[in-house]
Formats: sequence, C-alpha cells, structure tokens
Amino acid sequence: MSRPRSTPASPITTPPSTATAPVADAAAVQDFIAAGEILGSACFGCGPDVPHGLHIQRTGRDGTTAFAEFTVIPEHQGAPGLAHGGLLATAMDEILGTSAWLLGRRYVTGRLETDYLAPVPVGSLVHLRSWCKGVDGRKAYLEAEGRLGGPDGRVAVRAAALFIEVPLEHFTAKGTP
Ligand SMILES: CCCCCCCCCCCC(=O)SCCNC(=O)CCNC(=O)[C@H](O)C(C)(C)COP(=O)(O)OP(=O)(O)OC[C@H]1O[C@@H](n2cnc3c(N)ncnc32)[C@H](O)[C@@H]1OP(=O)(O)O
Repeated sequence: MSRPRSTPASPITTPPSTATAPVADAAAVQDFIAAGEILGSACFGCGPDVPHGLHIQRTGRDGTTAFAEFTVIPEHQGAPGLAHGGLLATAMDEILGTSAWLLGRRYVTGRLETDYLAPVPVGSLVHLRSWCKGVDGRKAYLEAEGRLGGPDGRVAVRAAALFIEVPLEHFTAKGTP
C-alpha cells in the first residue's frame, strides 16, 4: 500500500504559477478579533448558540495562518467512539474559511479535499490550523490540518481547498430554496 501523499492537494487545489503570495488584510485582522460579533451565534462551526455545533474557538493568527481548536463531544460521533468524518470535514471548512477571511475579501468554499490519517476519538481536543498558499484572481488556494495531542501533535485530518471570492450579494440575495 502506498504511503499518504505529502500534501492533500490535487491539481485543482494547487496554486498555478500565476498565483501570488497571500497578504493579511489589516481590517480583516481587526475583524478576526471581534469575529463573534460579526458572524453572530448561529454558525454550525463556531456559533455558541448551536447546541451540538462544533463550538470552534479561534485562538490566534499569524499572517493569513489561522489557529483554532474544538472538542469532539458524543453528539459528533460517527463510528462507535469516533468522530464522524463529515464533521471533521466541517471543522476543516471552518478553519479554511477563517484563513480566507484574513485575506480581507468574501470567499466561499468551491472545492474541499480531505484526507483522514488517524481516528479521532470522542473527547479529543482537536487543534486546527489553516494557511493560504496563493491567490489567483477570484481563487484562493488553502490547506488545513487537525492535530491530536497538542498543537504540534500528530496530524489526524488534513485538507486542501479552493475558495472563490464572491460579492456581498451572494449572502444577501434570496434564492428559491
Ligand atoms: C474571523 C472570521 C472567520 C470567518 C469564518 C467563516 C467560516 C465559515 C466557512 C464556511 C465556508 C463555506 O462553507 S461556504 C458554503 C459552501 N459553499 C457554497 O455554498 C458555494 C456554492 N457555490 C457557488 O455559490 C458557486 O459555484 C461559486 C460562487 C463557488 C462559483 O460560481 P460563480 O461565481 O458563478 O463563478 P464560476 O465562474 O463558476 O467560477 C469561478 C472560477 O472558479 C472555478 N471554480 C468554481 N468552483 C469550482 C470547483 N468546485 N472546482 C474547481 N474550480 C471551480 C471556475 O472554474 C472558475 O474558474 P475560471 O474559469 O475563472 O478559471
């Protein structure tokens, strides 16, 4: 059996040669500090009012790299005693979105690729980190990981993603459900 690739990124989530290095936006950095007030409390990833949400806590940033953590509770279980894989993908999406936020524009997830490298037991504290590898027009190329046993512990889940910049109307326009 072949070893896991050193990066989770496929060609779609690998920045092209025309991509530029990400730059943290000063205003977004300020927003990051007050993120709870901006996002409200209903986000499944970070909202404090969602009973069985992930309750992800953002713990810091460095440039466009974002750090956060959350605890896997029994309601997050998939296979017996272990976190549901889709839920871990949600955690990846949240921390990726946080890194994209630091670019200072509005992005949504276009593509999310996830590798599961080790089981995540219920009760685990998962340390999340995401960083942007490059920006090319409306496209931002990001990676993320979730570690167990501490911020430098072993990687249990990792992801690569393509985020697409959208106008504000993307969130305010009412479509047909
Ligand atoms: C501190 C606070 C923290 C804040 C923290 C916040 C955390 C929350 C994070 C959660 C983030 C989410 O879950 S967001 C929710 C999940 N995502 C969504 O709902 C998105 C649904 N999809 C869409 O709305 C649409 O498909 C868009 C906006 C992604 C793209 O539509 P569009 O605007 O018409 O643009 P379009 O021309 O199609 O695409 C633009 C370019 O991107 C490429 N492209 C688009 N999608 C893909 C794709 N899946 N795979 C490959 N390539 C793609 C196209 O080929 C094109 O390339 P080229 O031809 O130009 O080369």
